Amino acid sequence: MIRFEHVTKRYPDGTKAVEDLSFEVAEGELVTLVGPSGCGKTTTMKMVNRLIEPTSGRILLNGEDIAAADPVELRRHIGYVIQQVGLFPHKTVLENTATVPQLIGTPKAKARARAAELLELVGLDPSVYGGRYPEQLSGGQRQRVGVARALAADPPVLLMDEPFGAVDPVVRERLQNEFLTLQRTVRKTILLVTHDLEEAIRLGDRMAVYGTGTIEQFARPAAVLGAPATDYVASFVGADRGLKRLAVTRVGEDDLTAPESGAPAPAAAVELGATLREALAVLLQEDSGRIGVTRPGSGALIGVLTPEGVHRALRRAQLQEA
Ligand SMILES: Nc1ncnc2c1ncn2[C@@H]1O[C@H](COP(=O)(O)OP(=O)(O)OP(=O)(O)O)[C@@H](O)[C@H]1O
Repeated sequence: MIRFEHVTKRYPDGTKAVEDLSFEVAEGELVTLVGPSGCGKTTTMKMVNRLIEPTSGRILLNGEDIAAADPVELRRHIGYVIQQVGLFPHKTVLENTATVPQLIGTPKAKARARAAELLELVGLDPSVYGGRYPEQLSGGQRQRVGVARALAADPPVLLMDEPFGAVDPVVRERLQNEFLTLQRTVRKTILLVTHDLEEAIRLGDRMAVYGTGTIEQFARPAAVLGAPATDYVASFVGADRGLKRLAVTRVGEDDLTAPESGAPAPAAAVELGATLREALAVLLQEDSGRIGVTRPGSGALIGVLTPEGVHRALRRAQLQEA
């Protein structure tokens, strides 16, 4: 879907922002770009919607070189969400969200109906928030409007630059989770820039870990944590790798023991597919040292998870990465 081929960007003052980048983002995939300040993440992203032109190399969108596309036309297919959101202060939330569809000629009533749907989708009741102005919202609510506005034109591709950067950690985690749920429905192809490793791990189907101007590793988060490609990546992901691995490994049926017949059902449970971190958080509160694991949807008990099961799951994840 998005393909970088040997892309280098040198700014006029001689700064080499990125050098010889080659990678591909599949359709419907969310790739996070993570690395320290100044490593070239934003430059990479802005080359996709031609806010910045590469010095050499090519970027293909659906197999076509974007250098040949009309930039305005190109940007209609690429949503863009930035940290400061950039909502129009004199327009209401509903008007802000309907901006792009109206620009591309969708009749006003239809654009507004679609905007209301999208506000609902990002968790803002349009009857409550639609008529408000941006200054009457919290930072987290403004960011949701930014996401709704970017989705309004239904672009196949979304570029997101620190989209959850301006809010405190608790709201941030909630927004991230809501965003992941939303992404499961809308399945956009997304490049998301962050300097927050946790965010890159939590959100990315795959992640690109930047050194200075180059990608040191491009892989699934579990692989980056389990098998860092270079010493740089190892030190970037840090010594608490085991903990982070909990956040990306999911409880599987093989990790469970059968419920003992006659024993009372465990008092607490998580769904199959929960992360080990979620499971462990529940497990640590259970004096019995065991929790149930249920089938998503039906809620039927499948088995029991104990600390040994968590250990088994971690070992399994480690072996798969090796
Ligand atoms: N217009 C410009 N002219 C010259 N150098 C620039 C320009 N824009 C960015 N740079 C430099 O290019 C490098 C990469 O910048 P970029 O903004 O892509 O980094 P980043 O990884 O997004 O950083 P941050 O996380 O701080 O936003 C930096 O050294 C930066 O100073």
